[in-house]
Amino acid sequence: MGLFDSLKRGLERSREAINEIFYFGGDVDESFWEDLEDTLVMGDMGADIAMDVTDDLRDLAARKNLTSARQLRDALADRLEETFTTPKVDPFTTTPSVVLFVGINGAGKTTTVGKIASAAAKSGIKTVIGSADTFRAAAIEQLDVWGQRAGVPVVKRERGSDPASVCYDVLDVAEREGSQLVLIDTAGRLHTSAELMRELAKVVNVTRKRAAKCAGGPMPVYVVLVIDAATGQNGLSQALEFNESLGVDGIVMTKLDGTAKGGIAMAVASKLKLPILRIGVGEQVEDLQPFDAHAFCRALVGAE
Ligand SMILES: Nc1nc2c(ncn2[C@@H]2O[C@H](COP(=O)(O)OP(=O)(O)OP(=O)(O)O)[C@@H](O)[C@H]2O)c(=O)[nH]1
Repeated sequence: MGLFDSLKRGLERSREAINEIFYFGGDVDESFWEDLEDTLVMGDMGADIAMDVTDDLRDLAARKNLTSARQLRDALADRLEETFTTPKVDPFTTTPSVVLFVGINGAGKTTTVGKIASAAAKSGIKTVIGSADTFRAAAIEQLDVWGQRAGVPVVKRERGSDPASVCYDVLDVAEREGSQLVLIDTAGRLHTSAELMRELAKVVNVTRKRAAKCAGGPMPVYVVLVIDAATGQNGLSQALEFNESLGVDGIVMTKLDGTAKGGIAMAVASKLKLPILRIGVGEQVEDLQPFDAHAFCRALVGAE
């Protein structure tokens, strides 16, 4: 299955409601525009973005006399595409690079680290994983499995250790082995817990200080927030809090396959002006895709 087909399959649930208005909505009249706005809100795009998008599309339809479902779908996809920010760098392929994965519990951080390590190793980037989730024993085991599968070393310490010390260790290994990509998994935490966010800020600071002193030259450090799309509008609160505490560089949006709330990607990208770097549309390695705003919006609204 091609990338676009698996993206379309992954966004099936988010697309269902949009399909309904285009297929069963009949004429493009006042109720069509109301249904469109409601559907966008229900898809967790956020009321203000849904309203802006609907108003812009309504103007465009009037100006250009767009009346067919096909024309309107294409125009909707184009308008949605405008909400996304293009990343300045892709920290997973532009090396050297140190990436810290942060997010709430169960967002998909460990799985994402594993999938990115596999892809990097496959494309010949010398990679090392740091397991700084010293809180959840299963996370260390999970990373070990991913590391073995990908042939990527995993640096870890026993459960309960200081996560910042793992970041130090993994950068020591990267320096010694000449690794170009360092992927660090951190423990899940609630964005509403000030204490846990402070602890994470310390981990990020320690990593930045150590990475600046790498013998082969400073390694840039990126903070990537992993958000489970199914959390809907709560994903926006997560992004705001993590960004305020740590300064987030980019987003990985997981589990888009299991939800009708695909619109959250737009809410986060547009409110925080943060780029989406990868999206998860399933549990397999190949289901973590590079984010392509054009393809995403077309798949989301069912345009060709
Ligand atoms: N369907 C689907 N499942 C996913 C995706 N990404 C991750 N998962 C699943 O989500 C579950 C949780 O993922 P983890 O990677 O363990 O989450 P985590 O953020 O590391 O969890 P904590 O360490 O507890 O914070 C696992 O069962 C993954 O297989 C995705 O894109 N689609």
